[in-house]
Amino acid sequence: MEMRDVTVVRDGRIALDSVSLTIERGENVAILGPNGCGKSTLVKLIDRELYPRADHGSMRILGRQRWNVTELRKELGIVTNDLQAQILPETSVLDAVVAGFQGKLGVYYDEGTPERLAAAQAALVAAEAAHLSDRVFGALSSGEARRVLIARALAHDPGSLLLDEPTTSLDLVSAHALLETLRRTGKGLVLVTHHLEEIIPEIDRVVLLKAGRILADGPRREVMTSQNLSQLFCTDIVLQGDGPYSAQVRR
Ligand SMILES: Nc1ncnc2c1ncn2[C@@H]1O[C@H](COP(=O)(O)OP(=O)(O)OP(=O)(O)O)[C@@H](O)[C@H]1O
Repeated sequence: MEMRDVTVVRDGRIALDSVSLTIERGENVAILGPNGCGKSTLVKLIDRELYPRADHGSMRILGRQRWNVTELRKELGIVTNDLQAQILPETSVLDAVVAGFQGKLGVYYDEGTPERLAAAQAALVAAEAAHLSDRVFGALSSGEARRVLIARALAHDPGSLLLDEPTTSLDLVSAHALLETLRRTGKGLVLVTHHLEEIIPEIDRVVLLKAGRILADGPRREVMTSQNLSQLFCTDIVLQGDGPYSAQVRR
């Protein structure tokens, strides 16, 4: 993914401001920033729910300026809160995972081939959600639903996973278990988050996003400093750990 000077305007306000960012296939990178800094806007841009301003800058994904979301989803497994909300509650878990092969939500027609059903079952095992395969999606807890979405993202064996705040609404133990699952997938991880504890040691590179602009971009250990985090969150922050991280806010 290559963005050069990309600007996105939402409702008359600049949500991403001349952002230049290149992410290579298979790279493990976290995009970290406070509420409202433009993280979800970036995910929606990649997923073609939003478009950049056409009058300047350029964006290429999979080597192309115009990409097809279905093709993109073959390369990239996407997990977002929006996706979780879009799956119809009465959809069976297995259907929700199989539907991921075509980037569809909940309803599948001829794509439930034996191969795809087997791949969906294997992905449910990898995401530690095999026991949920007979349930309906709307009856799952947040943690269970998140695991099913990870299975959905893994089923078609993409090169990388794009995850928007994957542990949101999960309790401490479920969040930890989910991050362990992600570590084991061996996929490239593009993690978009404001949770420091989601920045696991596998993440090699961190991009700090502040008010729609890139504040810092580089190797995790160089970027994840108390000084940078204090600047990012406009508060005196003492960073602890070496991935995953925690932080103390000094008052
Ligand atoms: N539907 C919308 N219409 C107009 N502006 C929006 C919309 N959604 C977000 N914005 C604005 O775009 C900017 C970036 O928002 P975005 O949702 O990308 O931030 P974020 O970093 O994902 O925040 P959070 O961590 O709170 O999810 C913010 O100024 C926000 O108010």
